[in-house]
Amino acid sequence: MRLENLIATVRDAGRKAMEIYDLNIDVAYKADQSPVTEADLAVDAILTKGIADQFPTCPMVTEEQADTHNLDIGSGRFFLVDPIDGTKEFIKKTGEFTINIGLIENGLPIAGIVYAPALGRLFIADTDGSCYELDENDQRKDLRVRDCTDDSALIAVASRSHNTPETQDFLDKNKISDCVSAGSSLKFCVLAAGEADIYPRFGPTMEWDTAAGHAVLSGAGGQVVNIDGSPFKYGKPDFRNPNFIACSPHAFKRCLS
Ligand SMILES: Nc1ncnc2c1ncn2[C@@H]1O[C@H](COP(=O)(O)O)[C@@H](OP(=O)(O)O)[C@H]1O
Ligand SMILES: [Mg+2]
Repeated sequence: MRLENLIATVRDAGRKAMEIYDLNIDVAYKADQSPVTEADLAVDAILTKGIADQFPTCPMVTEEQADTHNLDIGSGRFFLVDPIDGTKEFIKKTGEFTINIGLIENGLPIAGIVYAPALGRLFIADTDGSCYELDENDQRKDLRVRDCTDDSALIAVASRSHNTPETQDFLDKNKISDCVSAGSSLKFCVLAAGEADIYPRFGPTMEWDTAAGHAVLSGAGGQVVNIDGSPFKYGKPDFRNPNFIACSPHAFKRCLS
């Protein structure tokens, strides 16, 4: 079961998202007041068809289909899909939105694809242990987290649209003064590509927001942990995540141990 079989589907989905992105975007609001666009639904339809065609027996939970949120997961494999993560970035046209497919087994992400079509960046961690970025010409670059020295300053990345005072407290407590903002699951991929060291998240997220990016970061040698340093798991009630820290091993040593 290799996720590289889904790259063509993800690129199709990206083309569809960009068609809508380039027009005037119609925004509706869900019951929880979060925004949803035509792109969330159109991309969801392409991804769920592509996954069902390639992997017909593997269950799927997707943000945009509420009936999949009742799935009883157990410890088996299942897909977690977020068709457009960073809907606010999509609406504001910052380009920092992503298409996400994560594959979970025994509560942990074992593979994932994150595609940022407006930036032309596709990140994949596959079930064979490979972890790389593909550019629009299919040039492949292996991903590896940054390996800093003990005295080098850590670089943090944090949510552009959903930041909280707790995030700033964490940065202050750990004397991290360099913090860049980014939208969506791109933050995990920025760490995986060695462009920053730590992503503290003190604020709500859902499992489909994090699964694919978590897989990419793990594949590149990084980790995602609960605030107490314990493993960050999937298949939780309502698919709601607690606060977490995503980081390189070096940043983990500096901030969490
Ligand atoms: N109040 C809230 N409750 C649940 N999830 C929230 C939330 N505020 C933000 N999020 C999650 O944070 C994601 C965006 O992440 P970021 O802030 O890093 O860009 C959103 O994904 P969607 O855009 O797919 O809805 C959403 O799921
Ligand atoms: Mg999301």
